[in-house]
Amino acid sequence: MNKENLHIKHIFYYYFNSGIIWANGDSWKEMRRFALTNLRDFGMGKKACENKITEECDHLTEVLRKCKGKQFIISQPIHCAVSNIICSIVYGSRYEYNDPEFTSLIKRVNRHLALMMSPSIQEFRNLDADIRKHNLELFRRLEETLNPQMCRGFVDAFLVHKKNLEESGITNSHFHNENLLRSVTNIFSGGSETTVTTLKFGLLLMAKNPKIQNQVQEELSSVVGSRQVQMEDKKNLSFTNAVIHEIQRLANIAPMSLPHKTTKDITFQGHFIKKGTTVYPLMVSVLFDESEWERPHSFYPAHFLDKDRKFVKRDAFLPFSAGRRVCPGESLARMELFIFFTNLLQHFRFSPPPGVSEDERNQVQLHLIVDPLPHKL
Ligand code: HEM
Repeated sequence: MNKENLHIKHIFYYYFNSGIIWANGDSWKEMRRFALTNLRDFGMGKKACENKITEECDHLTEVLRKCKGKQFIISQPIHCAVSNIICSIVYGSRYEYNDPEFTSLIKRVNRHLALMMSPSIQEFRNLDADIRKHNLELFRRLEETLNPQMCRGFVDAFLVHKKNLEESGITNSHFHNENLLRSVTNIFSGGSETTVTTLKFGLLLMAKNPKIQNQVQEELSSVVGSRQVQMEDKKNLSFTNAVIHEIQRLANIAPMSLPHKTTKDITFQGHFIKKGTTVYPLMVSVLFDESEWERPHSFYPAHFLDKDRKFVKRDAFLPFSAGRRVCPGESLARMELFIFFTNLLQHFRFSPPPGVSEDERNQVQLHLIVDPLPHKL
């Protein structure tokens, strides 16, 4: 191993073994179970959540309308819209897009994720401390007005559960402030940047493929007309649904998923892997598999259409991973992608600004996820 590889190995070791990012074992199991149940209770994947997303779409289209067709960087308003969905579910309320508390929260979460896997460990630690301080302040405010009969969001539900356990004399449970902090941070970073990045890729792909953009807009106009798109419409929007799936496939935003660790010695496809080895699943092995996809490296929505142009599910479509650690936010992410994407395409046409070369538009940065570099549309 050369010096540079050794350095990278130390960085990986720091982020994934310091406990800063993901938990494992019993603590992880209990936190994941609690998060899944409660995120569902706060509307994840349900009609109540759809209404929140639709409401957020109105705010987002309002901001874009104010640009009056001039070129601009779309990431900031998309970040606000998507982060507000997470804020509603986690803290129980949304923010105005120009609220300084909200804009600095978004900035910190972005930077936190961008620094993951980078050598700037000190900056990452400082940022982690800032996020912790801000969240503790938010938890304090929520605790002051806590009503166990009416939980506003995930944090309330956690605090009530913790209180109930303490009152019944259980003091050594996994429901402590540190796990609340980690759960909230993970839901935030897992649930905002991923969806934002997929939407950014989606609009970029629409700008680069105007014919496909036309087809989406024609389908939306003939099936839905000018009323607001709803999840119910999805089954009648085969082409649009195929386009959204193809955006996710090609964007491959989490190319190394998340690291896992083997819990016992195992032989996989003839390779011996020792217990305790960190394993990174490479998503290209399914999302770009040449034996599964007709044109793995192209934007080709027909991958998800049958001969009658009806939407078809594909087994190799696994952007949310699979198995026991599958992304717990999958249903929320699918809903957000569908509602935000269709609403934006219903109201606006996206095109690259004049003079921007294909190469400039194709540039991406890689940290834990692959993100297009800031670009104007
Ligand atoms: C397009 C959007 C999204 C994509 C592509 C995505 C993808 C993934 C992937 C590949 C993993 C790793 C799974 C594994 O370890 O095998 C993951 C984990 C995770 N995701 Fe998502 N995700 C998305 C949206 C969301 C949303 C909206 C939330 C929040 C509700 C979320 C929360 C999480 C959390 C907390 C984990 C860690 C789970 C654990 O370790 O048990 N994700 N996601």
